[in-house]
Amino acid sequence: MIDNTTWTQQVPTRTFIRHYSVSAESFIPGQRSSHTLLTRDYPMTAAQRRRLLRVLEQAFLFSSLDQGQYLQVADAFIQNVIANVGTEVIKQGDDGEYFHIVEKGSLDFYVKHEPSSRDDHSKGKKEGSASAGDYFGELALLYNAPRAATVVSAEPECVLWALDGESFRRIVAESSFARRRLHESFLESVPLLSTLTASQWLRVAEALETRTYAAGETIIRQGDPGTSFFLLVSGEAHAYQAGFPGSVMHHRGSFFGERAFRKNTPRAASIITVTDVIVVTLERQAFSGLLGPGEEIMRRTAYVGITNDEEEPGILR
Ligand SMILES: Nc1ncnc2c1ncn2[C@@H]1O[C@@H]2COP(=O)(O)O[C@H]2[C@H]1O
Repeated sequence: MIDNTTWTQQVPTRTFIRHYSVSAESFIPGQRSSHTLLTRDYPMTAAQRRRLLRVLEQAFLFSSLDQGQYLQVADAFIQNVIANVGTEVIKQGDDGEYFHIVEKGSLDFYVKHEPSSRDDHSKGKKEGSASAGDYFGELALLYNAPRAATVVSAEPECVLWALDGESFRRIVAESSFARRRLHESFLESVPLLSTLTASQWLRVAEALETRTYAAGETIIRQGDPGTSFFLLVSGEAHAYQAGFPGSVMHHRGSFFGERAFRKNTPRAASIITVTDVIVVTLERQAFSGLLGPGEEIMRRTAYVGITNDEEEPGILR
């Protein structure tokens, strides 16, 4: 059965907020903090708590926590059962309120790339899905950006655990481990970097910087000097090259800026955002200092997108 209501329509957010109280203890491993987690003043059965702890222990993001910290983090989560197929748990463009972990069932991600009118209710293109143990909803909370995708239940009786944005930010912002793990999980999905070793992952993840752009902004201008390389985390940007018709679309997981980054030449194309965009960037200095020459790493990769610039002038990726 298709149900077009949203999760927040079904369960008013305010109900949850009223049930939160502030916990007095720091939860960050090995660190005292003046910040505190919001804990739920909300009944959870022993069975629900056991299930949540099992999910948290498997969720890589929280894997540095000890048993006491798991219990504390668990108290901040709310269980949310999505009864029907087709329920919108997150809507693209909305503000971020909760981070979600899936205990059971599956949900699909839809992304609408072109800016649309108010009357356009389509969800866009399906770009992936989440099932037990996966998480979603981290981008808007981490980067204070609008929701980058619409997330819809694909099975009946999906069981989710939701953590309010403030508690999530406290866990992730204060834990370099959690932040690094988030970056790594994104990097693992990028074909360009698929040949890196585990220790190289870690070092790249630590060197990345995040930038956000509004729709219509220029990320790279053709002819400018450039020392940074970009990986697109969410949104869409188009590449244009003077003298060549058309444009090439960049979306989540694609990269650009590698030519000037590799060859120390001016930027060969302009990259302009179509929607709000989040990118992570790596500076040439950091990349070669970490991994040896960046050029070698990029050439070593059998990624189809790597073109030889000398052989194919004017080819945009
Ligand atoms: N292709 C995608 N682009 C953007 N977000 C995605 C994509 N696939 C999955 N997601 C997830 O969908 C979530 C929607 O809310 P957020 O933007 O907070 O965080 C997003 C990611 O966790």
